[in-house]
Amino acid sequence: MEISVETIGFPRVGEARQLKYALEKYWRQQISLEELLNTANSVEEQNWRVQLAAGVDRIGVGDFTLYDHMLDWTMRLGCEPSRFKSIEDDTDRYFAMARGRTGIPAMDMTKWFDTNYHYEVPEIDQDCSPRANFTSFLEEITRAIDALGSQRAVPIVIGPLTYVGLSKLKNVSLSDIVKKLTNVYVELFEHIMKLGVTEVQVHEPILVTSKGLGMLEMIAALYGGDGTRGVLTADDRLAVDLVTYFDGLDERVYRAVCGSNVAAVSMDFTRGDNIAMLETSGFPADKRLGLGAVDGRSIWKFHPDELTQFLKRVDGCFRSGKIPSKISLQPSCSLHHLPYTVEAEVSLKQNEELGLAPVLSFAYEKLSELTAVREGLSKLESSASSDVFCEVRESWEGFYRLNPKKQPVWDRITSITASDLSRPEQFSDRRPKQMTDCHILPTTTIGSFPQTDEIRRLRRRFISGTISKSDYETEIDKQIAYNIGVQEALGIDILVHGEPERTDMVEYFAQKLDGFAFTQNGWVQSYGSRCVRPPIVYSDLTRLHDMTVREFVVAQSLTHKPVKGMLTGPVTILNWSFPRKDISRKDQALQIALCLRDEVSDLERAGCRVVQMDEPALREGMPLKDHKKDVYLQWAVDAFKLSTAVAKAETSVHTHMCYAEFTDCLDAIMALDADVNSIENARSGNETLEAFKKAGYGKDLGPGTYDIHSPVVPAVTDIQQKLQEFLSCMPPEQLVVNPDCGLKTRKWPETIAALRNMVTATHQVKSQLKLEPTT
Ligand code: MET
Ligand SMILES: [Zn+2]
Repeated sequence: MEISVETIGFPRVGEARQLKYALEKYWRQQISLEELLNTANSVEEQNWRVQLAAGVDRIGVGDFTLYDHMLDWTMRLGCEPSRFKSIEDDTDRYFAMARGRTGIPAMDMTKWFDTNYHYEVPEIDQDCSPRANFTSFLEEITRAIDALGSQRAVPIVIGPLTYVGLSKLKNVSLSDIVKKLTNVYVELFEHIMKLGVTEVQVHEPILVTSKGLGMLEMIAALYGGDGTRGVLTADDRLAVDLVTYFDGLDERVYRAVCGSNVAAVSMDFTRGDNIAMLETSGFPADKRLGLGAVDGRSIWKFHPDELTQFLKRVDGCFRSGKIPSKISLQPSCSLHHLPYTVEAEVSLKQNEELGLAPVLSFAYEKLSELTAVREGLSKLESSASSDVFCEVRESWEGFYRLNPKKQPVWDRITSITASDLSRPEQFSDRRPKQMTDCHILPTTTIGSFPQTDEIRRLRRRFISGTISKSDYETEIDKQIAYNIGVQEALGIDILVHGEPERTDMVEYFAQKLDGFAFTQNGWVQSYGSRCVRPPIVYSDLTRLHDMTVREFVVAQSLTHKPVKGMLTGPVTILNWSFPRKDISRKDQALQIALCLRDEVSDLERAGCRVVQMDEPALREGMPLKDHKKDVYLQWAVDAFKLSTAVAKAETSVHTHMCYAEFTDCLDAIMALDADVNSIENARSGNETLEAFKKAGYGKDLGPGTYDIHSPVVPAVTDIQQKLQEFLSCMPPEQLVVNPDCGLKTRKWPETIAALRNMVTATHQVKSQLKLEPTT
């Protein structure tokens, strides 16, 4: 075997998040464009140096970005939406597309496949006339060649099928736009060849999704097959490596790429079942096989036994002539979904009782894994018997010794019955018993109130030990009192305590549960300059104490109106954490659900009449292939119900979802059996509502009445109009009035003004409906 090592993307915010800070300074006009670009280039060059030093034979380059790689391709391909055309300066236009400008709304952002990264969604209509705009990309590739050499630097190109497949298309067909774009790609490839480059990675992750099946003809047209050479593979001087990731390929798609004219096919062998495909169908002898064997989305080191088993299957394929001798070992996807390095985790490394650091593997460590796997595979080939993975094996043994299974948790999971998942009474029977003091069209908010600098300072002082717990709680309680006072004054009906004690809706709960660990520098880009630091599930999860009761009690003691008990749902906690890889996601969700179930009971005992279990991340955990969706949704719904069904019939259970397309999982949303669903809706028309109605949703709904992402205060008339629209879809008895999402990123003055308008608009609509006199 001729085994090389290759990467297909790297983190890009910098080890110390340099790019984030430089961007934010640039936006505040504190540094010049030149200074920003200097920082960006030095982060990128450091990335190259690290990969070079790790012995990577071919390094994917050109994936670096100032904000988002899809947005970069929108500019490179000349597909910018026309509303930005008036902004002449390239950089200004770029950031305007990402972040909007007065009077010019930003492009939409959505999840990059099933990851927690968000990309800028291209908008393509009939006026779109693609044209090449590759100057800065080619400069970047030239820098990479200077640093790495033209054989080692492999440009990463987002393929046309993926680019268009992820776009919002208006009055145009996917295949027409792909055709239009093809010439631009051909032009790009010519430029790339002129730089002396002999190979490109064309990333086409769309092919692993269910959409891939509809692209067979386009695969042949672009990459060859069915007797054609393929427009993008017609020139032999430039080899194309067709790269897919995030799942396995459907058999027909696999056949299409194998029958194509590309020089290499790279696949993800950590998800789906590509290895079985190799075993049954073989792989063309004239192509290099890209073996994405190192999980680019898992923060864990590989398990030696599992990996050996996999490598044996690869070796078996090789021995039986099913796969070619040219193999490239790679991460399963770009390493951009991982933090930079475990070396930066000083606390975790010092905490030897945890045994966690030795089994963690972030981007830098993945590079070492690639070399280890190469060694493992060559040893198998030469039938050497030595265990090359013994060091990793010992680390895992140490980890399991220090973190044994918590049997009672598993016993409890095994004894879950159907009745644990259903409320004591049906919605029609329980609804009349709930929120009896709330009149029609009740107003509420989603949970958080502005997180001021004082609160952040207070929290930092508490964490660093400068103030005592009781002083900290006193201050938090003052803030809760203020939040309640504001809501009372505004005349809101269902109150919240405002979440001043929470940094983040997942981290807060993770800190209260036993079994989560935290990194100091484990940042992962979420979008643009925003990074998240997901907690790590390292052990079975248990709840040691109640988590939210104290703050609820403080808030409820200050008002006669109902205060919502605010919880983050099990699926969201799981999806926004780094899960264990050796325990199913389902079981981890059920473990969290059991903890939340106990919390719901504790809240009820403390007098809580309304519980809100937020599940904004329910949709994003959905698999990429249609036939796998039901299994996921089934356990996701079960986990939610396990958390909430313990509530008494009198307790109103709310949920909240945002920033996702819900219409393809409406059955699951209805199956949650929540009494009220407060959904984000302000930026769309009535489509979501219509879809709920069409699906037969009969419970209460709180479609967002205004967009909380904008500091602009919505006018009373705007909200009124929204409410009227909602009322044209559903009866007033079913409608709850709320903003789109939590208010923690907003400032107080605009928050108060917006909520005041929301309440006023509600009163006016009520009086128009003759439901109640205006107060
Ligand atoms: C991303 S959903 C946020 C819900 C949470 N309760 C909040 O209000 O902040
Ligand atoms: Zn939300």
